[in-house]
Amino acid sequence: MDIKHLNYFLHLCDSRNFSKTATAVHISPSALSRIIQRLEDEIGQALFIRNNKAVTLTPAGETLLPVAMQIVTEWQTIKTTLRDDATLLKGKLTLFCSVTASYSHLPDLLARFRQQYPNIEIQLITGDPAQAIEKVLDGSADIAIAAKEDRMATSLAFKPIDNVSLSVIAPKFNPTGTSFLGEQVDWAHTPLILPESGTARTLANQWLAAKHIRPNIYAQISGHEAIVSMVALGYGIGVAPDVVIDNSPVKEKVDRLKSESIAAMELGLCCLKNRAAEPLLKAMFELVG
Ligand SMILES: CC(=O)[C@](C)(O)C(=O)O
Repeated sequence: MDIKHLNYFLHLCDSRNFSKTATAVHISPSALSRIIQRLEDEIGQALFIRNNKAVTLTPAGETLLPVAMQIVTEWQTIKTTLRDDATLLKGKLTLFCSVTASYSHLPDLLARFRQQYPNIEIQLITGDPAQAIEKVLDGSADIAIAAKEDRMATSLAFKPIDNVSLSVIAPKFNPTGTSFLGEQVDWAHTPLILPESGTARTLANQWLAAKHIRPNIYAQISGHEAIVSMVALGYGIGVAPDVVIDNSPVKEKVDRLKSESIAAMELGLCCLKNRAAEPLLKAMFELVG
């Protein structure tokens, strides 16, 4: 049984005419006839007596009529109430994410969120994603787009939204003339530009350890965007998330070292577990996954 079909039934009780009802609900008379037939099959009794053009209700139809009316009315009421609840949800959510995440992952999330909850105000703070979890823990952000850490604090709730791969990048143009793209990179003498901290740094460290490289670190950068800029300027080889490289205005000036592979990180929404049931946070979490 479909609520829509009950509505057709109610219309037909009123019009007593298959063609009139079919026209009114924008279906063909034969489709309407099949729908009513299916209702009758489900109930196990005829609902209408079809005599020539006249349609009259059977006793079973008469019994169903007030019940159908009640079901349809209650369904309408509950739908409106629930929709109003969602629209009425108001307040402010402080969301922390990287500048890149604000291009790459936030638009889709916020577009859906705004449509469903137009009265919730979002205060956006952008910065180094390595700080995202700390911002949630110290309460300066209600929610963050963060990379999952190996050992997340047990007080945190995390819901994955994407897997973010990382690449090793070298400048296409290198003002010092040294080639970073030779057959064999001389890692001990190659300046490296790495994320200062966070999951991307952990993964970069694991990559270096696996290769037994004792890194010659030129710069440790807070936030991933500037890593691509520094590499593009020729200061060294860097490690950055692919989504950051792809969104960088200087992406044409760097090359990925295809021979190097670094484990991906899991990007997700993060908030304090003991706040996850708060209506605004719950509303945001329910949008993903
Ligand atoms: C971790 C994160 O937020 C991103 C999108 O991957 C990034 O900015 O590096």
